Amino acid sequence: MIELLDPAEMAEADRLTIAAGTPGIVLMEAAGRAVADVAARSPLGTRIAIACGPGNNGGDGFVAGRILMARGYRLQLGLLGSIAALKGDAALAAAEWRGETLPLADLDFGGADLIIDALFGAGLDRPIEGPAAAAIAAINASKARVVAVDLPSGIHGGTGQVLGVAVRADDSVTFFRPKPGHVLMPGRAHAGRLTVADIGIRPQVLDAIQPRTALNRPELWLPHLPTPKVDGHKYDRGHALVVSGGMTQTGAARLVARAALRIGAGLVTMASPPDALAVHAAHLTSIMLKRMEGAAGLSELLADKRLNVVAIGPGLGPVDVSLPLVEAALASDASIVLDADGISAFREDPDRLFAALRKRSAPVVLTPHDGEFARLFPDLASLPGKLDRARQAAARSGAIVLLKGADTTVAEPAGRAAIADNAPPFLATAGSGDTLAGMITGLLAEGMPAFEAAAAAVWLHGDAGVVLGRGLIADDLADALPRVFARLFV
Ligand SMILES: NC(=O)C1=CN([C@@H]2O[C@H](COP(=O)(O)OP(=O)(O)OC[C@H]3O[C@@H](n4cnc5c(N)ncnc54)[C@H](OP(=O)(O)O)[C@@H]3O)[C@@H](O)[C@H]2O)[C@@H](O)CC1
Ligand SMILES: Nc1ncnc2c1ncn2[C@@H]1O[C@H](COP(=O)(O)OP(=O)(O)O)[C@@H](O)[C@H]1O
Ligand SMILES: [K+]
Repeated sequence: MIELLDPAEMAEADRLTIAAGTPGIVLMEAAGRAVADVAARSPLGTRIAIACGPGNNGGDGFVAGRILMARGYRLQLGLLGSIAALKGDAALAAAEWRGETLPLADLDFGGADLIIDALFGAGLDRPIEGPAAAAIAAINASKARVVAVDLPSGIHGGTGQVLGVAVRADDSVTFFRPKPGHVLMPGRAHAGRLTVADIGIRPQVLDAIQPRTALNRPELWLPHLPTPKVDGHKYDRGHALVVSGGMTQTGAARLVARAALRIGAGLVTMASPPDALAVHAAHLTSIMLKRMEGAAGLSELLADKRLNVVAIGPGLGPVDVSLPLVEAALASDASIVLDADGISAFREDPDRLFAALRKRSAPVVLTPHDGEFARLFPDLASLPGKLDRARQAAARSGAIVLLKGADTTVAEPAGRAAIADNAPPFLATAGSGDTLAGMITGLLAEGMPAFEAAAAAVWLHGDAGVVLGRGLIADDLADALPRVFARLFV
């Protein structure tokens, strides 16, 4: 598992390591050397400019400068503030620097081939202004390759937000573990290629820190991915019910159903309003079709306890149609994936949804995009950072909250969260979210725990996007799953 450490957690990793006997300057030496190694992928003769800030991020810059100078690079180093004002390890690192220290404003960014951005890292706590902002504008205007130390300066390590202005790096070299700010947008776009360097912090410090955020990678959920038993029966793999909207909007529900079946549900049944039965009958093959007369009809279907998960929301229709249907689903014992119109149905009264959620024991996965999220959690929508938004929404609602986008984040009420970085932008296409809802549904049907099911579906959906690449449409995504699984299990 790849844990993501926010600035407070990283500071604790640092503190525990120092307390266990490794001096801070030893960590800083290792950090600066790792930065120098990445910079030194550019050949000798490269003109390097190093911008150092007033804290330990700047200290790493001094170390990298010393090492690169010893390797024969031509370089200039500029400092924000004075050497005399440096403290602790940064002061020690600066004392070992034998070159000239220019005022930051005197650095010739335009004449550099490579810039090392050591202005601010984990200690950034307010918007950047004044000379540092001017330096960042000059870095971004230059044609040089930019290597950021820890984080691109201006990116908040915990949220990925830009505080004022931020460096656009080609490479970022971070230490011990990646930070949420490297994965969450826009931080990910600013960070470029990420190198995670071992600087001598022992993984055992994580036992004390207990990080709750991870990169969404298969190792997070693969141990929970259901595998059909040799002597298994289709009913062992669960039976999902997908609730369809009316005659003119049936496609979304079919995307959900197909994805649920492809990912592994043993059986999938489409619950269709009477007017849409003929449309579905003309399209469906391996998916079963049942007539559903309004909310009462849905409750009748759900009296069959073998239906262990309901997907409801995609193409469901306006609130007068959708709200009673969702309430009927919520009153059942089945697990629920609530998406799209099913979420928007509660825009006038989100507490009504939360009250219903509190009464349930089977899990609910909410899968909003930003717009739907703001309808349910208007006050949380403006929080900086998708991680906090998803986590607080999960805590409030008691549901697994999956907040979509390029950095889809899944959070559970108890606080665990996973951030994905594998989804290509080709996934931003009509119906793609419906397919994702179906993938979660299928994994829940198979009995996968809800947080892991949501995280797995996000990754598999993203990988289906990678497999298909440019030209993908949502109709293809479910059918790419066999190839996705083949890659996963090579
Ligand atoms: N943790 C570890 O294991 C290791 C960490 N290491 C390195 O340490 C880095 C963290 O160092 P850090 O804590 O000193 O913070 P850093 O990012 O240098 O910034 C703080 C300085 O910036 C200032 N400042 C802040 N915001 C500002 C603004 N908007 N505009 C202007 N000024 C602003 C702030 O000033 P003040 O708030 O005091 O006015 C303070 O002087 C980390 O990213 C990594 O590179 C490695 O050496 C190895 C091991
Ligand atoms: N820029 C992007 N990069 C990667 N994935 C994206 C991007 N934008 C959207 N997505 C993904 O595409 C899907 C879109 O879902 P949604 O907004 O519900 O669309 P729809 O309702 O058309 O299905 C989500 O899984 C989302 O995470
Ligand atoms: K930096």
